[in-house]
Amino acid sequence: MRMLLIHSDYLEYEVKDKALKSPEPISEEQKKGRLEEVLAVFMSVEKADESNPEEVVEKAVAEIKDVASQVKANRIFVYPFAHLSSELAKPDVALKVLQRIEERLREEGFEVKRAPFGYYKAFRLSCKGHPLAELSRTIVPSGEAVS
Ligand SMILES: NCC(=O)N[C@H]1[C@@H](O)[C@H](n2cnc3c(N)ncnc32)O[C@@H]1CO
Repeated sequence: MRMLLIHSDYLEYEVKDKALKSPEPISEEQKKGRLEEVLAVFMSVEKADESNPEEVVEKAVAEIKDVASQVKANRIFVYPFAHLSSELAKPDVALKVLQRIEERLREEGFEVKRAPFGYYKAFRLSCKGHPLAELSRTIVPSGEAVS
């Protein structure tokens, strides 16, 4: 899994079009979303993650918690983003991983939004620009090599 973490004044998105034949079903309300004072986490779930999705979920949650405590963010925006890797996991696996990360972050006490999966979306982001505002992390299940 590849993550790009951006500490932001806000992140807002608007769904534009389907990017998959069967994207995640969403309500009218989910077609737009915005969070202020948020740690935006753009995530590409990778093929290697398919060997142990649960381990990747726990490692991703641990990394996000670590960065959130360093930048003092208690809101997280989980953003599916298929552009951080050339070895993407299948959509059904990727969606389950991202849904589980969302669930686990809520269990850890964060306010969480997740952008819809399988769509082209317009988005606006205001990066805070401090030294820890732009970070990336790579997560692999044990036994897999980082490519
Ligand atoms: N910017 C717009 C976009 O990325 N759209 C992506 C994601 O929402 C989602 N998606 C599909 N596979 C994956 C994956 N392995 N990891 C994350 N998201 C995925 O499906 C869309 C088309 O690839």
